[in-house]
Amino acid sequence: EAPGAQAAFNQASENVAVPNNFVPNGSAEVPIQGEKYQFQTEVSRLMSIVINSLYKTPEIFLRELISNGSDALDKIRFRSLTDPAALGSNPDLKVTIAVHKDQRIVTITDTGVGMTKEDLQKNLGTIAKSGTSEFLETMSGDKADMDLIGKFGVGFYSVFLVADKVRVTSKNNDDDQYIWESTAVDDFTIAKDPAGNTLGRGTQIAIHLKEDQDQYLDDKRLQQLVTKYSEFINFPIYIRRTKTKTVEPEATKESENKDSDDSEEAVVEEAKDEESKDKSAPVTVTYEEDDLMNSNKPIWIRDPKTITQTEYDEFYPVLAREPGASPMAYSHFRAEGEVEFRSIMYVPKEAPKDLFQRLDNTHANVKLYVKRVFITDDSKEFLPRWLSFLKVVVDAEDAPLNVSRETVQSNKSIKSISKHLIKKFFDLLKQLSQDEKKYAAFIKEYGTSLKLGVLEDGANMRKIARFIRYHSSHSDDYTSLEAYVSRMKKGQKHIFFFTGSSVDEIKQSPFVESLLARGYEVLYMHDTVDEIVLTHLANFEGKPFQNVAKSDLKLGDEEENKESEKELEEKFLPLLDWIKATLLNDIDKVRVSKRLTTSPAALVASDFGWTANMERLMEGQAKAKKDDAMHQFMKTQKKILEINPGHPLIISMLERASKDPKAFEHDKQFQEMTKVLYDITLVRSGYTLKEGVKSFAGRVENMLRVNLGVDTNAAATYEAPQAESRDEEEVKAEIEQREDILKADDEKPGSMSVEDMNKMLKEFTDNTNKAGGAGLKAAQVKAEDIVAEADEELDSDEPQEAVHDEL
Ligand SMILES: Nc1ncnc2c1ncn2[C@@H]1O[C@H](COP(=O)(O)OP(=O)(O)OP(=O)(O)O)[C@@H](O)[C@H]1O
Repeated sequence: EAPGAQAAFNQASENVAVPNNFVPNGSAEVPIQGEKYQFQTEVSRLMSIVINSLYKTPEIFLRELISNGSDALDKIRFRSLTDPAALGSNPDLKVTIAVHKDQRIVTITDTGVGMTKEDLQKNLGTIAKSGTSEFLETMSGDKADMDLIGKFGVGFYSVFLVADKVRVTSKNNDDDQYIWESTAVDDFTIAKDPAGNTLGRGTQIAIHLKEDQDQYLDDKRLQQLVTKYSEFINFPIYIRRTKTKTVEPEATKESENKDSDDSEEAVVEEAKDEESKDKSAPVTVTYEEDDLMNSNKPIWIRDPKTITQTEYDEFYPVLAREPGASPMAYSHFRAEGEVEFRSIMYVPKEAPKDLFQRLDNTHANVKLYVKRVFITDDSKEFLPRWLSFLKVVVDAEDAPLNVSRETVQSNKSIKSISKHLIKKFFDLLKQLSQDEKKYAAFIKEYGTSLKLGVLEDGANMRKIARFIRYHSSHSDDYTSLEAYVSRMKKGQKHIFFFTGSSVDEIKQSPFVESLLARGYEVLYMHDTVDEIVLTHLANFEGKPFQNVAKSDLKLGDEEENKESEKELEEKFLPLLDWIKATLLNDIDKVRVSKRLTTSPAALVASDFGWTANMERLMEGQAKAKKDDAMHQFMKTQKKILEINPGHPLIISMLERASKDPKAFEHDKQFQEMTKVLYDITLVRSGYTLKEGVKSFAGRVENMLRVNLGVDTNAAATYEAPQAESRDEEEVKAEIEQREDILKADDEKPGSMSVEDMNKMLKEFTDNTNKAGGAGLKAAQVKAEDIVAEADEELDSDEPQEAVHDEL
């Protein structure tokens, strides 16, 4: 066990004063002279988005700054595991919030890791977080997306919701104490603190409140907010208060002499009247004391029996760092065995929209503590990718404390923790699946994650398969594979399924109809991965999966019907030959179907060929994959056309083919009809038209012509009135005019001058006076305001478009 870690944690609960770097009430901050830096463009953009979208809930700045303080404390505590000297003379880990009413300043001070000069410049001037630029991109256009900002940690910059100036003083072990200061307009200044090292270690943020943000000077309001945002912080959070007490003169003398303890700085109230000068009378003294705002006992080490549902619900957004989010389910447990640990595992109510796109970046979803000391939250070794949607906190009792972020990977204990977590997840699933209605909500969000599990987690794939749910012809509710198996018919050997892009589309497929007509149940699969998942699983409890769109469909009654099938093949031979000859280039073979009831025909994939769904899936792949020889081979595999022997259209075609078996060589109209039949079958079976819509439409049109007795070669007559060309002179004049305008624009200064604006205002005023209406007078006053503002803006180099628009 690394020395100092547990000690540091214990000490954190003791009330020792933080060094108060802030200048006492009544005097102003010392101005600093330092280097100026520009904010990165993304930071400026983020700040303006934050301010525009969150102005209704400015108090979140407290949540963000407290959580930053807590992160900084986590970092120094982690460092102290391997370097006990890191805590130095300041082992007390905490956050202290103080109000300086006179200056309208709130300070938030932590004894965390602190920032070097370089850190200040990088962390509070740029955004390093991956995906931020993309996020900002999506935010800037659409107003509706403003809600998203709440879910995205807005971080430090949210302080400008309430502040017009912020000064961050920070001391890191590797550097001197530095000050960062900004008024949020374009730039910030960094300077070495002229006062020297007053913090010892850590960061103090001095927030100069905006005029309308007095609420944070109010003790009660501040306490209410700090309590709310520090509830699940594992370090003590204090509010520093000025209190008064009446003491006997002896006690006053004592506290005056007690200068080693600066947490209770006593000041004798100046005596105002003669009576109080009496040396024996009691005196009122003011002193400062830090009041603890949180219990700082992590929720996960508490006994579950003492924790309410609301507490679990409130801890979730803190753990997930998703303000406002709520969980769908959770499991709070203590695991014993190879590694002893406590854990709370949450299933979020909603899956992130881009769960699968950012699978590799975000599945570090376990926050690891060892004996309450935060170790890491960026290890991907705890849970497999398919469980990346979970949010978990793990606090291990006996994992070696020297686990560094880098060695987590190779740590044996981690493997054991991982096994346990997966087991607990299955327990949670079992519990969730007891209530099919609630479970339907889980499947809607995470069904695809479970399927990913089948593909990627060989050891657990059979177990996962039990928890997957599918739509089926049995009812509108989801079904499990177990339930399907229990409903299988006599002699049914396969689990029938069909894939398509939606349940509605599947229901209308010609493939499904015969099975339904015979009373078999079909699973409707509309998730893109379904077909691959089932190919992977191959069977459930020994029952093979059968795609009903494949040519090898076996219904289980083949033996009984063998005779009649043979007869049908013979009867339909003339039509089969006909079709084969006409569609030589399109199909592999044609046969009489045993799966169709109401559709005239269907196209089925050969045993190894792609079904329509698979074809769609493969077409969506990257170009390189699509050029691959295997892909090309599969894609060009011809299909099998099945015709419905009971369909009147097919029967009529058979009659015509029987009358003239050689007709396919000369009966053009009949050839066209066969091609149309093929095209509509292609579409109905879910494939796309190979030759595009044009030739299909041409064929249908031809059939209409024949039906109506219209000559197939007759062309449409239409005389289009021709648009006239413009006069050459007119075009020339237009070009010259354009050149003049461009030239004038080049010569003009970037924006309208104040003189121009005044001229414009004068014209406007004259017109107003002429018209004389009250409304116009009001407009005049407004116009004057605009010009006054414009004057200021011109001075400040701001873009002028808005002013022009308003004018
Ligand atoms: N009190 C602090 N002590 C030490 N470093 C800090 C402190 N506050 C902020 N920082 C540094 O500044 C960085 C930027 O902070 P910011 O709050 O903007 O983003 P974040 O904390 O990384 O992410 P988010 O708040 O969105 O979860 C932090 O990552 C941290 O390195």
